[in-house]
Amino acid sequence: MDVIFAEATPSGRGGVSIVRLSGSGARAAAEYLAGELQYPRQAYLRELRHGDELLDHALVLWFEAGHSFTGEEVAELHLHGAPVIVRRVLRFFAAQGLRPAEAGEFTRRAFLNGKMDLAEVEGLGDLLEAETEAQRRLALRLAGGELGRRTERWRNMLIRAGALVESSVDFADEDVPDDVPLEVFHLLADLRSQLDSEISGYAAAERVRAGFEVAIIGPPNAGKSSLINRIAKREVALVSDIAGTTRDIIELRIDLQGLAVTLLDTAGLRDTDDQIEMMGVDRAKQRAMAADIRVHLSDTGQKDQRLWQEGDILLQTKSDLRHAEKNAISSFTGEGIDEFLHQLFLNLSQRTISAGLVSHERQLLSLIDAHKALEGIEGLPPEILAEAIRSAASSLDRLLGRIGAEEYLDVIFTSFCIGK
Ligand SMILES: Nc1nc2c(ncn2[C@@H]2O[C@H](COP(=O)(O)OP(=O)(O)OP(=O)(O)O)[C@@H](O)[C@H]2O)c(=O)[nH]1
Ligand SMILES: [K+]
Ligand SMILES: [Mg+2]
Repeated sequence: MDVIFAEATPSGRGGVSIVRLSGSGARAAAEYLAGELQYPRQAYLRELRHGDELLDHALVLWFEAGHSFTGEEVAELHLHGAPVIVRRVLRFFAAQGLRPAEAGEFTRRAFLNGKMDLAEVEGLGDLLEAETEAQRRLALRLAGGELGRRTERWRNMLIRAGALVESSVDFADEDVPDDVPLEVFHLLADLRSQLDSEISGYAAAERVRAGFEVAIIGPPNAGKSSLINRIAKREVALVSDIAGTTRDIIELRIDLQGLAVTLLDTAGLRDTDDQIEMMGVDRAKQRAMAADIRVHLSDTGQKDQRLWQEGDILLQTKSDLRHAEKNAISSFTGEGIDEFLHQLFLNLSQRTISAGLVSHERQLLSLIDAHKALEGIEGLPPEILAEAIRSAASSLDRLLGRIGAEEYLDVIFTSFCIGK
């Protein structure tokens, strides 16, 4: 493939900026500026010269095809972290007829060259976007190939089952029905239950990856927006003593002891003739129902019965004004807020216990397909059973992107940045 190049570090001033090239000829392109670079994976401190012009002093290295991130010949120039230098070097490579890389193109090449499976690519994307510890840990497991290794074990079980089925077919005697060895059904039942537990761990893992949603709800003037502002330590929402101040849903993304959480400030719930406020109330109810947890806020500590769900949190507000026993907060003094956030953390982390590794819908759908193919197989004739096993195997191939990946590639890679 042609040689692509891009700045691999974020653009801007820094200690070091790295320009990366990939494709057959990457080494020669780097050598044109840096002089001969005899050994791969060895750093050379060189002057980068184009004719008489000195471009920079840089650390330069290259990797052979097959031993690089992309699987192709790769060269890296570690430049001084100055945008003018990077621009000059990029301009030089463009003038040599090399092509600027598209978003995610290095990773795309790594995938196409078999250096990564599609679940690893998704994990890498998650890693780049991770904001919290829990997200980082999950993304690292995916990016490190854990799902791929697990899937490989499942595939091997299918291969073994398939071979046993094949060997049970007696082609010589077409009239006698063939017996499928019992081991096949044990194997497949075992596999089904492993797929089951991975599938049931999806919901929690998906929440860890994408973040939980927590809706703050309650009557007007309960102090919902004041609470959000207190947690944010800035004015994200308008606060006033006028009932019905908040209309739109205001989102605040926080890192709750490692969990990604979006807090939703919502319109105060009441019947009203004001059309705009009513739209806000409807929206508040909808988002509240869909949220992972609702925090019911009021002056009196009462919950909203219609929206209450198991695991919700009840809070009495304005504890600075009146005495309250427990679960009380004051957005003025800060009383009770840390306790509330800790309770919220405990409620949410309880839900992450069942989290598996599969955390993208695409991955889940492949697993469900594989599982479906293996349902109700007891007593099937060997030919049909063999077909079910093949179908399950191809669902697992799909999970890793060995087949059917085309429709996903553009979506996945365009979310990556240029240089990745
Ligand atoms: N004393 C006291 N007053 C508070 C506290 N929290 C909010 N308030 C006051 O209560 C009034 C309403 O606060 P908001 O935060 O706007 O209440 P809200 O629930 O967002 O109201 P809507 O958006 O209209 O539904 C304001 O005058 C706040 O200053 C508190 O902890 N203590
Ligand atoms: K208000
Ligand atoms: Mg409000």
